Amino acid sequence: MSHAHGSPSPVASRSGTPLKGRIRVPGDKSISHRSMIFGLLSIGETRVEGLLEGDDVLRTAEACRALGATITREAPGRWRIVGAGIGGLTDPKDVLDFGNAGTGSRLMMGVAGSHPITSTFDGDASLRKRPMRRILDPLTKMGVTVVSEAEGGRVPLTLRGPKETLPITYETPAASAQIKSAILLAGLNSPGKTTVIEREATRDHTERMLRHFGASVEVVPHGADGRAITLQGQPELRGTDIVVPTDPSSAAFPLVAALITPGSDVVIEGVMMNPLRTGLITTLIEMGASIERLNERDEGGETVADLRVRHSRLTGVTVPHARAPSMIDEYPILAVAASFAEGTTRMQGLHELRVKESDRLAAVAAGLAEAGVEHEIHGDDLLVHGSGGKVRGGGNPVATHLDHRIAMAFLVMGLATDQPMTVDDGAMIATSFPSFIPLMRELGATIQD
Ligand SMILES: O=C(O)C1=C[C@@H](OP(=O)(O)O)[C@@H](O)[C@H](O)C1
Ligand SMILES: C=C(OP(=O)(O)O)C(=O)O
Repeated sequence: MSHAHGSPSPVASRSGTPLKGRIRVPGDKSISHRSMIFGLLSIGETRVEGLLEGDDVLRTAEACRALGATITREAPGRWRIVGAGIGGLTDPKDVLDFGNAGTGSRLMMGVAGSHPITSTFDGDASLRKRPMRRILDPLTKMGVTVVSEAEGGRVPLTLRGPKETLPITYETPAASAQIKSAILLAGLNSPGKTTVIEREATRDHTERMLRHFGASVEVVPHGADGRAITLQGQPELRGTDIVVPTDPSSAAFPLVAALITPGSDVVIEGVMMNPLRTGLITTLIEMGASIERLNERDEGGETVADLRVRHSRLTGVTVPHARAPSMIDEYPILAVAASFAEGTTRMQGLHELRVKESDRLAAVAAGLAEAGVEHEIHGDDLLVHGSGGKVRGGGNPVATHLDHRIAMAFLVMGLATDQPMTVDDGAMIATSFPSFIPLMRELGATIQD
């Protein structure tokens, strides 16, 4: 099992000088995982620039190697993948260990499960708690055999792919890009058309990259907020070049840090502005945040912008459930911003937060309690009663439950609280944002590990 890291490594942050300067956060995690996967499924060479070299993505790279890709790191962020091609995957010799990564494991279940090979998936204590039924159900309909699984449809689990994978039409039971992507990736090795219907549109990186690699994908609106995505199976994907734009979910941390730390003025360069990822920015602007989108341009097929962020007086707002897919990973850091706002921020319909790396609703509430922030959980809603700028902080170390976003969110909080904040373990930050601490220090933050 991965991440059997010996003793936890606590990290602390405290308030100090205003945050100033320009930084660029690493490449997007979703696109980095998919770069490896599409590289594996292509014929020929794929060259990636700006890959996120976080632990989650490196695990996906290892899995792609085990299934037949040749992968080399040529320079920091620059990787070369020679694919095995759709239909060309080989039996992995060992267990595929995805560490902490929901995305890597679930997408690769679609990839490996749709091939006539046997593959075993495992991960760390966090991944072992996360629901995989949502992937196994549609894959079973496509003819995949679940040879074994841990209780409740969890990893470790073993899949055996059919001789011929069946195309299906499937409506996802939750707004989840991981479910959508697993089915579409399985549909690549299936004759005919695979259709995924989602009632609420989720991040569309898989659809965009399918097209970029030469597949034929049709996307039509479905209902008020949804989409139906149809993929023509068994295309020949051709290796190509990818420039990975920077990750808005990582940018969220320095962004909120600048908003809550008095006197701050920061530029975060080249942040991906895909509208299915910018719900946090929409929300913060509604709250009164000073966020300027400068120098908008295209990078790697996505619109990116430099974000100039200044310390702001924030006001509580209601965040509708419909916005959740476009900011699903940003609720922990939004709760931190809301703690410093004037009045109540109500975040509606957060049930999916309960099945992330940790139960993020519970973990956020526990962290807020340590910091002395008034809050309530009503059903699936989180209410944060902001103090209008002053937050006590202190308390016991926040329990991170192997969750990188809980760790980073409460370290950001500590940059503006009266008393320092400590998180019980910073190790998981390396899964998505390995340079978090040095980049925050570059802006002037006091973070001690
Ligand atoms: O497809 C992806 O790359 C992701 C989808 C989201 O998960 P769900 O599909 O479970 O909502 C998100 O939380 C995760 O960080 C990345
Ligand atoms: C939910 C996340 O990732 P994953 O599902 O890939 O573990 C995340 O990065 O916040």
